[in-house]
Amino acid sequence: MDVRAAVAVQAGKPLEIMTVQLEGPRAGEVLVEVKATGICHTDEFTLSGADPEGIFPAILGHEGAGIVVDVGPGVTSLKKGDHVIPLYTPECRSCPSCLSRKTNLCTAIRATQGQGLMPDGTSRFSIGKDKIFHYMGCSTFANYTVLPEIALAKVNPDAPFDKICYIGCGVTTGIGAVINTAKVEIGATAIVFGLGGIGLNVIQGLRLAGADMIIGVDLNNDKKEWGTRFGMTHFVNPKEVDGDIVPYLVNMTKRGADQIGGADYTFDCTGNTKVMRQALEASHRGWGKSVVIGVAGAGQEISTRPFQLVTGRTWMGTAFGGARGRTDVPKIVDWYMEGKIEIDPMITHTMPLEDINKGFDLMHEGKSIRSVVIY
Ligand SMILES: NC(=O)c1ccc[n+]([C@@H]2O[C@H](COP(=O)([O-])OP(=O)(O)OC[C@H]3O[C@@H](n4cnc5c(N)ncnc54)[C@H](O)[C@@H]3O)[C@@H](O)[C@H]2O)c1
Ligand SMILES: [Zn+2]
Ligand SMILES: [Zn+2]
Repeated sequence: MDVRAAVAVQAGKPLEIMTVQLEGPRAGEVLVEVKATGICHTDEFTLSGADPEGIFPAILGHEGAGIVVDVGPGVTSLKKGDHVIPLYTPECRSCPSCLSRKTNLCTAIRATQGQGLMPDGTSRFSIGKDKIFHYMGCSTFANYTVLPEIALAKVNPDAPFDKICYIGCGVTTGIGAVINTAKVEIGATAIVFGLGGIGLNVIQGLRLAGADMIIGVDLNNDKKEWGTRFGMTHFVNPKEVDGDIVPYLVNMTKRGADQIGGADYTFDCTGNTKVMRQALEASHRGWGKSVVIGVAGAGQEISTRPFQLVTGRTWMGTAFGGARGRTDVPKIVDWYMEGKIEIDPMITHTMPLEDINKGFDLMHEGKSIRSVVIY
C-alpha cells in the first residue's frame, strides 16, 4: 500500500515528505495506522548524524499511538480496531532478559531492530526498488507502519492519540526512571539536571512518588516556571552560581544532625557527560543513587573519582524508564486518564506531517517541550 512518510534520506538533511510503499504484516506482525507521533530528542540525535548506529534512508519516529488495521498469521494478543502504542523496547515475555525480571531490555528482536529491519531480516518500507529502513522498530513518521506483535502495548481506547503518543517515550522514560529504576520513596530529596521533555516527566514522577525536595537544574531560566508547574520545589541555574555547582547543591540538600548533604536521588536528563558527573557527585554519601537518562554523543565517556563509589554512591542508567512496555504502558495511559499525571501542557506544539521539520526547528531553538505530528 501507499503511505505518507517523512523520510530521513541522509544525515544532517531535513526530512522529505513523500509517498512510500508499505508491505502488509507477515507472521507475528501487525499493521498499525499511526494517528499521532511525538518528536523526541533521540530522533534528532539520529537525524543529525551523531548517532553511530544511524542508518539511512530511514523512517524515523518512535513516539506514536494508533489503531490496529490488520494482523499477520499467528498474532493472538491484538485484533483489528485495538488502540496501541508502539514500543521501541519490546516485551516478549519469553527471552532470558524478560524472564529474569531484572531488566526491561528484551532481546527477542534486538539484532534486527538495530539494523533497521523487521525480525525476519527484511524491511516492509520501500520506494520503487529501493528499501527504506525501519527505526527503533517503530517508524512512526509514517501514517501506517508494521511492527512485531511483541512491540505493541494495547491501551485504553478512550485515550486521545495526540496526547498518549508521548507515553511511547518521554513520559514513560521520565516517570519510569523514578519509579522503576531509582525506586524513589516518599519524603526523598532529588535533583533533576535538564528540564526538557524528559526532565519534566522525571519531576512529575517524583511528585507522584511523594518526594519532598525536588531541585531542578537548567541553564535556561524559562524552565523555572515549567518545572514548578509539575512539582519542582527549587530551581538552580548553574550560570548564576559562583564556582562549582556540586558543593552548592550539596549544601542545599543538607538535612539531619550530621549535615552531610547530597540528594537521595539525582537524574541526568541532558546527555552531557560533565553533567552526569555533577549528578553523581551531588548525590548523598552512603546511599545516593544517580540515574543517567541522557544519551551522550558518540565516543564520549564518563569519569569520576572511584572514591565517590567507594563511599556508597550508585551510578546507574535507564532505557525507556525501565518499563516493561506491554505491561506498564497501558497502566501509564490509565494514570493519565485518571488525572494522576499530566501530559497536555507539555505538548506545546502540534503540526501536520508536512510541517514536521518545523518541529525539529522548535526543538533546536529550545522553544518546545514536545511537538506532536497529528495525521
Ligand atoms: N534513556 C532513555 O531511554 C531516553 C529516552 C528519551 C530521551 N533520552 C535522552 O534524554 C535527554 C534529554 O532529552 P529531552 O528531550 O528532555 O531534551 P531537551 O533538549 O528537551 O532538554 C534538555 C534540557 O537540558 C538543559 N541543559 C543543557 N545543558 C545543560 C547543563 N549543562 N546543565 C543543566 N541543564 C542543561 C537544556 O536547557 C534543556 O532544558 C537526551 O539526551 C535524549 O536523547 C533518553
Ligand atoms: Zn524518545
Ligand atoms: Zn523478551
